Amino acid sequence: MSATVVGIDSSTQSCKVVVVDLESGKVLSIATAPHPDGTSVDPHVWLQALKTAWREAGVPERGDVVGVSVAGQQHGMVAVDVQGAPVHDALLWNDVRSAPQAARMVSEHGVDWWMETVNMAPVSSMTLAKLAWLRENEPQAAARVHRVMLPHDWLTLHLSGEFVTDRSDASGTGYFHATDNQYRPELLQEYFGAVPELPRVLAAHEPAGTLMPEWCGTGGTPAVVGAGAGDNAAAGLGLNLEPGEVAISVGTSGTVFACNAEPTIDRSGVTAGFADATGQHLPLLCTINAARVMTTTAATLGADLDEFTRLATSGPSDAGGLTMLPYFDGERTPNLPEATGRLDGLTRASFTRENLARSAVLAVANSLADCLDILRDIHVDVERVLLIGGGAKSDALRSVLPDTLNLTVSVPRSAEYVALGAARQAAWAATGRQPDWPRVIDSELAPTGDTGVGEFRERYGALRRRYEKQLS
Ligand SMILES: Nc1ncnc2c1ncn2[C@@H]1O[C@H](COP(=O)(O)OP(=O)(O)O)[C@@H](O)[C@H]1O
Ligand SMILES: O=C(CO)[C@@H](O)[C@H](O)COP(=O)(O)O
Repeated sequence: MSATVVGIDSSTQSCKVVVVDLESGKVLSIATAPHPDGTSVDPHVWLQALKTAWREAGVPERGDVVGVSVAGQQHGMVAVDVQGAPVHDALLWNDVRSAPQAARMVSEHGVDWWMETVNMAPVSSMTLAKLAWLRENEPQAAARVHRVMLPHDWLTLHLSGEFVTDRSDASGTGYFHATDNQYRPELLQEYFGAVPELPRVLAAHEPAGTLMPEWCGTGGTPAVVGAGAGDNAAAGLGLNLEPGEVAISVGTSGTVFACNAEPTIDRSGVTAGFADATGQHLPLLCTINAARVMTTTAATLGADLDEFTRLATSGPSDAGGLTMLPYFDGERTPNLPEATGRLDGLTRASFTRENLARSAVLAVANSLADCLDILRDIHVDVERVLLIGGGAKSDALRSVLPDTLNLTVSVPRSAEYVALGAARQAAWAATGRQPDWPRVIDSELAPTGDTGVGEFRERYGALRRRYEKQLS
């Protein structure tokens, strides 16, 4: 008899549900439901989107689902009262209003102390900074907080009734250390003034419980619900990322990360020492501006994504002297929450649709290349890069990334790797062993020696340094 598992990716822009054949790893159905724009959201909206995608993927009609796991956008602050109702909209990872609180944390204790204590230096994304913001700005709501959890924990709770999390997502809160796998409640006491109830941290393959009746389909035993994971850790699991491999994900965020047995400590505090979804470690750099730099520029040009790609690949390869910094929504790497985008080198000759499109694509590629350089600087082994996420579909990005990184870029078969990682975890939780699903690489893109891309990289670095100096 067939058996299937369900993987869920509740990410910034949408909820994706995939139904996967347990034996072969083949995707049998997939559905997506959108999330609203904005950097704060009522968590019930994620639940509604999950219900829609769950239904559209045909899960309720199946009697063969043995496991379900949820992966979700990291860091989002879901703070609920004793009744389980959110006291405030969840502040998302890309909401920079908590930047002053994060900056204060760093100035009070210093980067070294934070790296020792939680292996990351606070930035506005971290849940701890968001809780500090809530305490200072919405004290009445803060006083009602009974439990704090992350987006994926909120959905796991509604699927299974269990208040649990996993190492990978806990490690992004700013009050958990992925080396001893312990919470640091004293940080909550110091910066939130109280220690709310926190979800129990499960091991990667440990079941949270079983699916509650309202989610079950017709017949069969209720599926096992896995611990879930942060979305980047789930993508690592979905890719079966190995040492020497670095994933670059181009979604709402741009992320650059590796999976290693030993934790990596970046004394500069720029790289976050997250946990992965297998019991190992996930050193990660994250930018706030990735795919949407390209889609926003396309919309400004009145171009659809095909036309945008044509524009970005038909002008001079260095974007004709135009240089863009992509900080449209503030930035996290580099840590410039107040930043805005920059466009430099405008002349009557350079200001063309082609150059504008190309400078946007090159800006995204360069911000990712800067992250990769930081990983290399802290001696993470970078032998191979795997490109994933919605923005990885961009032929324009694919065409400039190898020369920007000066490295061959492997493009895995187009798939929802976060949701697939969740499905892989669900299979692991349900059967006790990781499934043996194949990973298919569709193309290997080698650098071409394009000097224009190299020229843009130099101009980008100079412009970034000037702007960083201006803001400091
Ligand atoms: N061909 C493309 N070129 C550029 N961006 C793209 C392309 N296809 C999809 N995207 C963008 O990718 C993003 C979605 O990627 P995804 O990884 O699902 O994001 P998230 O996980 O943050 O919700 C959207 O902004 C979408 O417009
Ligand atoms: O904050 C981070 C990683 O630290 C982001 O990567 C979020 O986890 C959101 O991811 P996407 O929705 O862009 O995939």
